[in-house]
Amino acid sequence: MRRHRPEVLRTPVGIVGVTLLTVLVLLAVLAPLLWGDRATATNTGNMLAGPSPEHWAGTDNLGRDILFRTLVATRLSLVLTLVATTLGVGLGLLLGLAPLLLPQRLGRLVVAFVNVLLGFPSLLMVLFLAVILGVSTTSALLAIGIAIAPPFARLVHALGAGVTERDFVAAARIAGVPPARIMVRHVLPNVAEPLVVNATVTASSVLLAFGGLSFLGIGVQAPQYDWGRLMQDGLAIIYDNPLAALAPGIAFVLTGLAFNLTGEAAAGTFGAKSRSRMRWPAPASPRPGTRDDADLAADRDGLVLDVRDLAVTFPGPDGPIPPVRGVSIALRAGEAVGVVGESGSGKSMTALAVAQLVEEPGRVTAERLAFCATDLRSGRRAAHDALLGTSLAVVFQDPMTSLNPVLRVGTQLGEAARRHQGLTRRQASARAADRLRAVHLAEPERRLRQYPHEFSGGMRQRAMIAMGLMGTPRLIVADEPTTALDMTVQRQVLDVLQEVRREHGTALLLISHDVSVVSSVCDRVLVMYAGRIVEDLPSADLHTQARHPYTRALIGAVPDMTTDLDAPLATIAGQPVDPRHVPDGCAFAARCPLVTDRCRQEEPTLQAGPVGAVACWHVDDPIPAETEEVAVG
Ligand SMILES: Nc1ncnc2c1ncn2[C@@H]1O[C@H](COP(=O)(O)OP(=O)(O)OP(=O)(O)O)[C@@H](O)[C@H]1O
Repeated sequence: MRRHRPEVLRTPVGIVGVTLLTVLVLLAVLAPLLWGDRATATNTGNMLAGPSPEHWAGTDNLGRDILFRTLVATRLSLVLTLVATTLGVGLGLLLGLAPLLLPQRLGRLVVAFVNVLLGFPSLLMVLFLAVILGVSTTSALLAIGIAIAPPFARLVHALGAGVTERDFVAAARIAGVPPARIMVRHVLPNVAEPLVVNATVTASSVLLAFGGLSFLGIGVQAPQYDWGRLMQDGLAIIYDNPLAALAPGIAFVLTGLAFNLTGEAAAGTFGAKSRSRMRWPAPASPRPGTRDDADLAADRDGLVLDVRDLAVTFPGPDGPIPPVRGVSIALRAGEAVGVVGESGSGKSMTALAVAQLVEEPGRVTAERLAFCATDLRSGRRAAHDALLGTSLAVVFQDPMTSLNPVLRVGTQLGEAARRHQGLTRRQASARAADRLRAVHLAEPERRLRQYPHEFSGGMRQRAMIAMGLMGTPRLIVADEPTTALDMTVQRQVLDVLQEVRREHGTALLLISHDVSVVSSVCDRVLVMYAGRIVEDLPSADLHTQARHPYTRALIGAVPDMTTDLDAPLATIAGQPVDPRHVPDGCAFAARCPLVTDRCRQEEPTLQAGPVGAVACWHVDDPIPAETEEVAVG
């Protein structure tokens, strides 16, 4: 912030806005002290006088100096504007953030309430409330504060909802950061720019609204006076002395300008900050206290992750939509399992379900869903959050959306460690530097002070892995961690994941659409199609022993050294299944070269074979050469 402020002050908008506002604030502080007496001094011998060297803007009906009164009224006008704006903005923030923090039904009620309030025109609401609450300065203040809250609440909600869907918020949730803190630390800073602009524009409207109420006689009451009251007085004598109304009018215009221009300048500051400082998530880190229990329990059955018959459904207009249908995964310490499949096959949804990150209205069911031998389907949610926060790390596909752009990388790395391991700021920083070193980032101390935008894509991905390693995770779920990276950096990131596995015995669930990436890193490969695992086999056997026609088509679609470069790249004919319309029988039937009537009627289940398991009625049938062309090319 400090770095950007002078730049803003160098822009004409910033200079004019800040100068005007400074003058106004100085006037608000000094004018009542310097000219308070002269503003209230009556002179019956010089009433309703026009401009003169003694009274530059003339006098009112009691002979008081209009210019001094206008200057002195700055304090009350500004204070009332600021208090009403703060009240409205504060209420708006509460109403806007509540739906994001409360359980869904309650949140919807708040949104409906705000929508009803929005149905009333603001001015009407101000007048209505001012009359209901009685004629006084406090009533006017409350009326305006309440009236401006709903539009601000809607803005906060709309902007906040956009940010809460981003990966860095999901990662902060995994790290066990409480919802209110996520809002303050991760959501609000990312929507600060439009909120600040809106708040300052709102301040000018509040200034006018207050002036309007005072002008109508239902705002500030005598003997107090603000610019609205002065305008009312001035209007009565406007033909004798136009300056009587013009002076407070000019004050209104200049103050409105000061608010708007300063808001623009402040927005520029935030904009420069958020444009240039993209941030990312704070994945999990282990807490030594919970490690022992989890270790003991996990050792009992030897599985870090034990998922059986996992299903995810979303309500749809024509019945439930099932992106994941009966997936089973078992992962031991140090084991790496890859999940491959085309886009939409349910890979990410499976990962989200494992990390307990499927959002409402999604429903997750499973015969067993155990992480470190703890059943995540029963027991206290807080205990699960603590376990996931300490033993599970999630690396998302796009580190740019996964990192919070307005926090330094070091702050984000340290957040989970300070929370879960009770480290001090200095200890967390030292650990973060150590972790960055572990993922082969040079000059880690300098890197920690940088913002995510100052990292390259590969560095960000490695920093994210480092974040997951702030503790000692039992499982890393990496969802397309290298998709956005070039081959060299992709290799470096995969190497780091391998190293972590080797050194810490961490299990890895690697999700990718790239068969070659998965087979080079993982021990086993799970092939997903239409929300189901259709084949499960060791990576080493993938190219020679794959038996499902879909797996074979996926492998055939990967170019290798023998691929004819003049021929079009192989693709799998037809479209993946839309989870809204999963067909009866085998979901791959419509695209399968081996399809028979049985496939269209009966869905095959995963059956163990010589090297793995496969769900197909025709595992032993060769794919005819001419149909292979059709299916794969
Ligand atoms: N909120 C939702 N409501 C209904 N369907 C959803 C919802 N979110 C995701 N889906 C559907 O779930 C299916 C599986 O999505 P998922 O993100 O798991 O696919 P994927 O295999 O990871 O694909 P990609 O490689 O493109 O990320 C998709 O068809 C998607 O449209």
